[in-house]
Formats: sequence, structure tokens, C-alpha cells
Amino acid sequence: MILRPKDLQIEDERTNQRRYRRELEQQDASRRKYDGPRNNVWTGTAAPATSSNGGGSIVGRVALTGVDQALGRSEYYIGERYAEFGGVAVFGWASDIAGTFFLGTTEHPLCDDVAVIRSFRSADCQIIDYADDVVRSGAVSFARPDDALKIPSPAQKRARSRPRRPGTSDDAAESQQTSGADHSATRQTRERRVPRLGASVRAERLLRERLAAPRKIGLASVLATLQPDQYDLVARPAMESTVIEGPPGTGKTIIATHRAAYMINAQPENSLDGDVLVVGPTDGYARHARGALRELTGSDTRITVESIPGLLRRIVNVKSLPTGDISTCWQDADVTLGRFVDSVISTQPQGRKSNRRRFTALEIYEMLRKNKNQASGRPITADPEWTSYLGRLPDWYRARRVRALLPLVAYVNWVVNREPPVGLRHIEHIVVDEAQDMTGLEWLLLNQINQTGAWTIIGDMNQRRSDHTYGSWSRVLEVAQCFAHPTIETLERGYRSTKPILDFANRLLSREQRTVSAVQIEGPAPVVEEVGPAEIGAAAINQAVRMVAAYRDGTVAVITNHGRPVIEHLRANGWSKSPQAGSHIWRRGSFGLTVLHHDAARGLEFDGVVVVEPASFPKNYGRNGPLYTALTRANRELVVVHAKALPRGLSRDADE
Ligand SMILES: Nc1ncnc2c1ncn2[C@@H]1O[C@H](COP(=O)(O)OP(=O)(O)OP(=O)(O)O)[C@@H](O)[C@H]1O
Repeated sequence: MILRPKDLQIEDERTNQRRYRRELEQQDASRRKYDGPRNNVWTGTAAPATSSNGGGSIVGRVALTGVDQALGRSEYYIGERYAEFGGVAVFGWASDIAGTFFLGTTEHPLCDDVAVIRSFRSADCQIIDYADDVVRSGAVSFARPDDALKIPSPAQKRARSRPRRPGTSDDAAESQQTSGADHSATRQTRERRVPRLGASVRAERLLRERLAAPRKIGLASVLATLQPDQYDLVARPAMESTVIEGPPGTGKTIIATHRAAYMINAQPENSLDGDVLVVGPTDGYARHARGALRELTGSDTRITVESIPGLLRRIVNVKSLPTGDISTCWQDADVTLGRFVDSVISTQPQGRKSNRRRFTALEIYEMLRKNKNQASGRPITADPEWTSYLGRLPDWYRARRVRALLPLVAYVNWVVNREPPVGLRHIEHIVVDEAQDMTGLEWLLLNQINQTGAWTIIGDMNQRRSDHTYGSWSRVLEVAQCFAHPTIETLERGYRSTKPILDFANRLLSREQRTVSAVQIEGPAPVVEEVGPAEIGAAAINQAVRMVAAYRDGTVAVITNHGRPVIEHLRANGWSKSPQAGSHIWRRGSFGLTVLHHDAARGLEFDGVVVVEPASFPKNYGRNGPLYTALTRANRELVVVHAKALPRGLSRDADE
């Protein structure tokens, strides 16, 4: 077999990857021997934790314009964590020097000397492709493994070449570099710039290939194609708070997960001593995000990913969540309710005279119900609306079985209990994704859990689905007691959905809000199918089955507000629901598809999506948050099936 030169280079890279993997295995083996006690502190078990995902993946490689004297080398790899073997150095992706690979604006002294960055594409832990970005001229091409065994003698650094211009992705230069038979270690690469997605884009070809690839169940880590602006948000010091907003598919969950992993892997000045909590809206979201975190942090137990319902379950210590509405009136979710609890706690007997007995959770709850603070003997509130609400509360035991009262029960439990549940004990930074859907009482609870007040708050106000949540980030920051006044960072590059899908969904927004620009320009136009009311289930499933066949390696979902017609049609046609708890997957033979209520679709994504009967999706404050979210779950293809008139904006004759 004749190997193309690029194939040869890939073979070389695989060789180094194998050696890196062996080196990490040896590191882990010796860690296991000596790190037992330290790990006991973090894990509470005798099992050693490691930040490695065990895959030994290398994500990229950096060539400098010359040998850096301090480093003693002109090139290095970026991987999971530090290792050095046979003259090759691999730096961890969360180390400061990795900034030279991600091309962010966070300055590392070597940023001015980066000549070429090479990003790897891997499948099944094996490098299968790479792309080179030429950052500045005067590059030394990458050494082969054999050459790398000879440690280069430190030479004077070259005179500085042209200033760094990130975003000069150059596959043409790459192929020029790799297509000849010449693999000498010092051949100059020719500088050619092909700006495509605009400034600050790296590994553009790999990025596009990755976005076009079938979606899997569970988010994957994207270190090799992480973009400079994303890296800048991920790699902020752990004690810095940030608010990030962006339209659907702009990489918010990518930033949430990679930031969480960064904060426990970074160098000491940027990392945490304690733990990170990542919070999302649903159990499905938590499963989705854990996929990326597993890849990034392996068995490390310092990150807890939890949905809001899961968090409430943990704190209240119930196995399953009670059924019923999330809130029955605005008071259920209101921050004032938590403040009442705080006011009771603050007046409870303190010090010796009180025999140190503190109120139990049940006692505090009963005081609320009776609107009487036992310690002061005074009413908790004189407000007639609140008096009436508190008077209607059921007793403590019944309240634990009412979904709408679980945030209150959890709040009382948290402030009373001295011993928080495992995974929530040393939280020093909370990352909240889909933050637009958090209620005041939930923010107050998170604020209690957060031991330092450092936050990464991520969301999209246009995807808001409840009137009982806040409409502005400043109000959120106030309630979360984040006094650092972080600036609000805005993302505008849409990675997930193709332009035709985004253009269609954006019709639900005002013109000023249509800020997202799609990376994936080409794709099928959304299909709108009008059917009779009795045919809606069949039509939705026919479209879904067509897409299941078209995206055999990918995923397809049907998203509804009222799922009954769809479910009835599935049952009548030989489909059965996966018995796995919490699963929304239906199967028939080798076919599988997901059927979701729009609430459960938050944060998820699929190659093909069928949205059923848009007119029945709820609105909040006149906005179409849930429908907008549903339409933007699609990566490649979107179908809308309806019997009722389409909401204003989506109808064909709507203002484009
Ligand atoms: N740098 C990147 N490289 C490769 N894929 C990326 C990159 N950034 C984002 N993506 C992909 O784009 C898709 C959307 O990203 P993500 O889910 O983080 O968006 P989001 O803003 O959280 O969306 P939403 O708010 O709609 O749930 C994901 O498949 C993600 O893997």
C-alpha cells in the first residue's frame, strides 16, 4: 500500500500518542501507590481519583517560530495533562501554555512566537486526521518522532516575525506542507491566509466536519476545535464570575462543561481547592452534559452535574420527584419565601442560653404555615397576599409530596442541615446553564450551596419559558448575590443549526433579536406540513421515520406540547418505549427515535426534529420561548407538522 505523506504524518502522530498513553498509564500507576490519602479527602473513599479520562488523547500540537530558550524546544503537544517522554513534551489543555494552541486573547509569553497550530481529529481514541493553522510566517514544521528523540540544542530565538493574527486557518498551506515527499524537520511553511468564518476561527475544516457529523446521544468534548472566543470564556480564573448569553446552539453548554473541567485542572492560581457544581434544567440535560465532562475529567469526582429537579431530590432526600406543576402560583417560586425562612433562622435562639438547640426543618416550615416566628413571637409577614399564601400551605409531610413546594422544602432542609449531601459539600463555583429558567427561590438555594459566590451564569432570555423567572441578568445577579458585577458576554456564532433552520426559528423573534450567524450555511429548508387534526400523530411519525432512515448514524426527535396523538400512533404501529428509567426513546426493530415534551428538550440536540402543532406550545409574556427552543434543537433538518394555524411569524406569508 502506498501511503500518502499525510498518512505518514498521521502514523507519526499516532506513534507519539501511543507513547503518551503509556506515559500517562505509568503516571497513574505510581499515583495509585502514593496518592491514596489525598484522594481520600476528595472522594471520601479509598479509591484514587484521577483527572485523566484514561484515553490519553492528544488534541493538538504547536510549532514555534524557533527554539524557545526557557522551554528548550521549538514545539510541543497539547493533551490531557503534562507528560514528557523521549524529547517530546505534552502540556495539559488547562495549563497556561495551552493558550498558545487555543489562540485566545489570554496572553502567554509564547503567544507571540506561535507559527503553526495543528489540531487533531480522533475517533475511538485514535488520531485520524489533522488540520494546520499557519499563524505567522517563519514556521518550523513539526518534527517526526525519531527526530524528536534528539533534543535540539537551545539556539537563539528567531527575531520576531509578523504579529499573530488568529483565524488564519489554512488547509491549503497545510496540504502544501504535507503533500510533498519532503518531511525534513525544518522546512519552512508558506504563509497563505484564507479567512472564511471571519476573524478568530481555528481548525475551520475540522470544525465544519464535526458540526456536520451525526449527533450522538450525549454531548462530546470539543477541545481540538474549541474556538478562541470560547477558550477565553472557559479559561478565566475560577474565582471570576461571568454571565454568558447567546442564542440557541452558540456553544453555551460547551463553554459550561469545558469551563467546569478547566477550573479543576488549571494551574493553582486559576483553579479551585473545592468543587464545581454544574446545574441544568432537566435530568436529560444532566446526562447530556455529563458526556462531555466524562471525556474531559474521567473519574474526577470534583464536578457534580445535576438538574434542578435532581438537586431538589438530593437535598430533600426523596428517590423520585413528586408529580404536578412546577409552580401553581408565583409565590411558590418567589425569592421572598426563602427570605422568610432566612428571617426565622436569623432570630432563632443562639448561644448558651438556648442550649444550642436549633429549629428543625419541620419547625421552621410550621412557623411559615402559621405565619408566626416562635423566637420573636411576631408574625413573619403582614402582607395580606403572603399571609393568605402561607395559610394555604399543606403540612410538612404533604408538602414533601407536592412538586411545586419542593424548592421551599429543599431550601428549609438546606439551611437547617449541617451535613449537606455528598457532591454538594465543598462547592466553590456554580455553573448554571439554561439560567433563564431558574426561579428566585432556586437562585437563593444555589446561593446557599455556593461557598464563595463565584458563578458562571449562562443562558438565553429568548428561550425563557416561565413567567416566574427573571427577565434580566442584573436581577439574576442581585438575587444570586453575585456582587462582582461581571460584564455580560454575548455569543453570536451558531454552531448547531443550519442557516435555513435558524432563519426559520428567528421569525419568532423581533428583528433586533436575530443576532445569531450560522456556521453551517447549507442545509435543507424547513418543511411545514399541514394535515387534518386526526392525522397529526401519523404525519409526525412518518416524517420522523423518513429522517431516521436518512440519519442512520444520528438522532431524530419529535417534540410536542401534547404528546398523546404521537404516542398513540407509535403504540398502534408496533413501537415500544425503552424500559430504561427517564428514557424518551421509542424503538421498532433497528429504528429508534426520541419523543419529548418541549420542557425535556431543553439543551438537547438531534440531527432531525419534528415539531408538532406549534400553536399548542405555551407562551410567556407574549413570547414563544418553548417553541423557539423546540425549533432550534435540529442540527440538520427541521419539520413542522400542524393542524391548527401556525403562530404569527411562522406562517408562510409572515414578514421575512
Ligand atoms: N468549538 C466547537 N467545536 C465543535 N463543535 C462545537 C463547538 N462549539 C459548539 N459546538 C457544537 O455545537 C452544538 C451546540 O452547542 P451547545 O449545545 O453548547 O449550544 P448551546 O448554546 O448550549 O445551545 P442551546 O442553548 O440551544 O441548548 C453542539 O453539538 C456542540 O458540540
